[in-house]
Amino acid sequence: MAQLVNPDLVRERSRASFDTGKLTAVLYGGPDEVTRKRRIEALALKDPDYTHEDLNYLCREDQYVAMLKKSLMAARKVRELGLSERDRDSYMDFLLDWRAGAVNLHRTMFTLTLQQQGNQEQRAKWLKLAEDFSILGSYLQTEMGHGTFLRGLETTATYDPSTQEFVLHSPTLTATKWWPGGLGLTVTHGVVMAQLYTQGQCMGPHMFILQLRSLDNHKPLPGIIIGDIGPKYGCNDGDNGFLRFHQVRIPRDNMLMRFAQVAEDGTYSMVLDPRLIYGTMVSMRVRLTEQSNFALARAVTIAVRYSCVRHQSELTPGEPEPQILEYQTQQYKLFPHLAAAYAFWFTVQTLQAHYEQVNSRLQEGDTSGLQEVHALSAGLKAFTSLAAHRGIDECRLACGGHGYSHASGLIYLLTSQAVIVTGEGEATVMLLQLARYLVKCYAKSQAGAKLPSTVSYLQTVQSAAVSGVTARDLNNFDVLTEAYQHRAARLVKDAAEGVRFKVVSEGQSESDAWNNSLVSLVKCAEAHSHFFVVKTFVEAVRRADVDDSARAALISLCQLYALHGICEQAGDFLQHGFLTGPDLPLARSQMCSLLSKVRSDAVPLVDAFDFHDQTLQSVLGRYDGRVYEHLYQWAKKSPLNKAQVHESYYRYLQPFLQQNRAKL
Ligand SMILES: CCC/C=C/C(=O)SCCNC(=O)CCNC(=O)[C@H](O)C(C)(C)COP(=O)([O-])OP(=O)([O-])OC[C@H]1O[C@@H](n2cnc3c(N)ncnc32)[C@H](O)[C@@H]1OP(=O)([O-])[O-]
Ligand SMILES: Cc1cc2nc3c(=O)[nH]c(=O)nc-3n(C[C@H](O)[C@H](O)[C@H](O)COP(=O)(O)OP(=O)(O)OC[C@H]3O[C@@H](n4cnc5c(N)ncnc54)[C@H](O)[C@@H]3O)c2cc1C
Repeated sequence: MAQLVNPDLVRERSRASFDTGKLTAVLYGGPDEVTRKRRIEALALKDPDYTHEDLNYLCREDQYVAMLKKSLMAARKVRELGLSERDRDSYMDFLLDWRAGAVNLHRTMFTLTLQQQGNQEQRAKWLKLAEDFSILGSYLQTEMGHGTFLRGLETTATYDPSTQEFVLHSPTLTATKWWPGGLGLTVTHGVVMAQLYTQGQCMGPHMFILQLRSLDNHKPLPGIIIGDIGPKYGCNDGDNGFLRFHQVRIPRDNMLMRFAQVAEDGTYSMVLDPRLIYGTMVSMRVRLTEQSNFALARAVTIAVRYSCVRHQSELTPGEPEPQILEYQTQQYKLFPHLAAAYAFWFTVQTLQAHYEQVNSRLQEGDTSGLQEVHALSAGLKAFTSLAAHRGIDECRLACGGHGYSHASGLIYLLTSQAVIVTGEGEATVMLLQLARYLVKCYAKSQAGAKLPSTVSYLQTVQSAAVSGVTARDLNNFDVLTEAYQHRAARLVKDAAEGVRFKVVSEGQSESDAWNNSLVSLVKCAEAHSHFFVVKTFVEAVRRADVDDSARAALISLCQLYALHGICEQAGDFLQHGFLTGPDLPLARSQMCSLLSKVRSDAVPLVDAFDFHDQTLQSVLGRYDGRVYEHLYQWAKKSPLNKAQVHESYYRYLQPFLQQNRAKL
């Protein structure tokens, strides 16, 4: 129904230089995958049984109830529809998004932990219950006093061989479990991270499963105190909770025993690698990298479409007001994030494939890829979540006043994205995990060892000569990749040697030297992640099964992503001599030429992400671009507009005004 679409967007789409559908197929892994995605999306979003309330107009309690109702209906429907596991996941994602809501932790971390950490019998017992939603669970790890430092957790699980039970206890206020999603009001069960004590010895954090609430009346079981932690920056439809244990006894086989076991007599044993106990977090970091990517792509879709519908000011005196996307500054604000959304899209695919590989080797008992995938996923979760958070806020600002309204959908995206920066490993801490790995790999390469594929470039660091390229070459993919590789290698080398220097030449302890190098360590981890993204994007564009016009659009985006990073981090590229001062203005002007290239395809490029309006939840980003009439309708829905004169007038305003007038 082209006549119903805003004419600006019709024009934008009609002059697309490539077939949008074909690019969508590249992004989703082929036309069949697009069909699958749209089929599940339609099942979820076009079902009239769901009411899809606008949560913005509900108080927190009603938001929780609305999401709970929807989540439970979705849980029932996925069973009735008989969807495959993968389709079930997509169905729930489309309906519930994934960040908050009462059952999201259940279907992600709780179920994942049972799958990964439970032995065969435990999986047979608990997984079926969880997958059928016969029980609802949360992931209880963070405490009031510790989230990052897991070895500092205070909750104890002490084995009592006389009854063959573990006793769970919160010995201090700061041991109170704090934050777990769904815990406040919803879940019946939880997987709990607690310090395991057996035969008088602390064996460190381990995972236990237990029932938290009665299955008859939902009251907390004896010895358990639970509540909601109160309103938050975002995710207020979710019931993040707190929990305290008072000497709660659970059977021995409630310890998840796939990797570590406590025998009846209390003897502790461990198979494979103790770090596998942190496995759920690695899976989730991979998943959250994807969510950051979706969030950024959604924000850019909203801002680009709106920037084509919105007209403001004058470009040429006397001429009609231009679309705000005509302003170079608007392009400069938005297109690097559009390019980043594409870059991250391919990065996620590569990361997922890498993770799958390591995981399937793990099933065979081979843990050799564990460190690499932990470092990579921790670094990319941090790098992409920070970039997406910044990008979403810039999209919001780029929408002017209307960006500040909840109608934009951008505030929801921003506050939800902030969770990913902090949750599942705070961003700085995760970058430092990657840095720890890079520094170790650098030392190994200096000793002549062969390095895993994602870090093998560190072997060339000593010989990485200055290429002497000029900015003219900076549209060349090989040069761009080399530039980022060179920067990452040098920054890893600087950071690693900086730590060493502080120890050897300045006599600092290892831990002081580490702490006094944190800024350069974080920088080297960011540079490594940035290199990984650029390299992956370049490889994906080269490999993409598309015609010349779509490839040309992808090439421009890829060049823009890499050049924008070079201009933003120019100091690094200059410091190590990859660029010289006079190259910079040329690099900037090349980047600006790319902005105008991307301009002509901006709307088709965001359309190719194929987000449903219901997913965008944005008046500004609607596919039909009919922003103003829907903005007006949206405002009219405000409960404050229910009556022409609000009842507060009679209670407060009228007497106040009458009193003041009487004084005149
Ligand atoms: C978003 C909405 C929902 C949110 C939910 C949540 O937030 S849920 C809550 C989410 N909460 C969080 O995300 C909490 C974040 N905190 C943590 O994950 C950990 O406490 C830590 C990694 C920061 C430090 O841990 P630590 O003090 O034990 O470690 P260390 O630094 O001394 O290094 C020791 C060795 O272990 C290695 N290694 C570490 N992790 C892994 C792994 N997963 N796999 C494999 N390996 C791993 C590391 O590389 C090192 O190897 P090396 O060099 O010796 O060969
Ligand atoms: C919305 C939301 C949902 C959550 N859901 C869950 C859940 O379901 N289950 C659960 O168990 N947890 C959950 N969490 C908790 C979350 O995992 C933690 O908040 C997160 O891991 C960060 O830990 P922290 O709060 O201890 O931060 P802190 O570690 O206290 O961070 C504070 C500051 O200290 C710095 N810092 C800390 N350690 C270091 C270091 N070693 N080096 C340098 N700097 C450091 C950080 O960089 C940061 O700037 C949730 C959190 C949020 C916000």
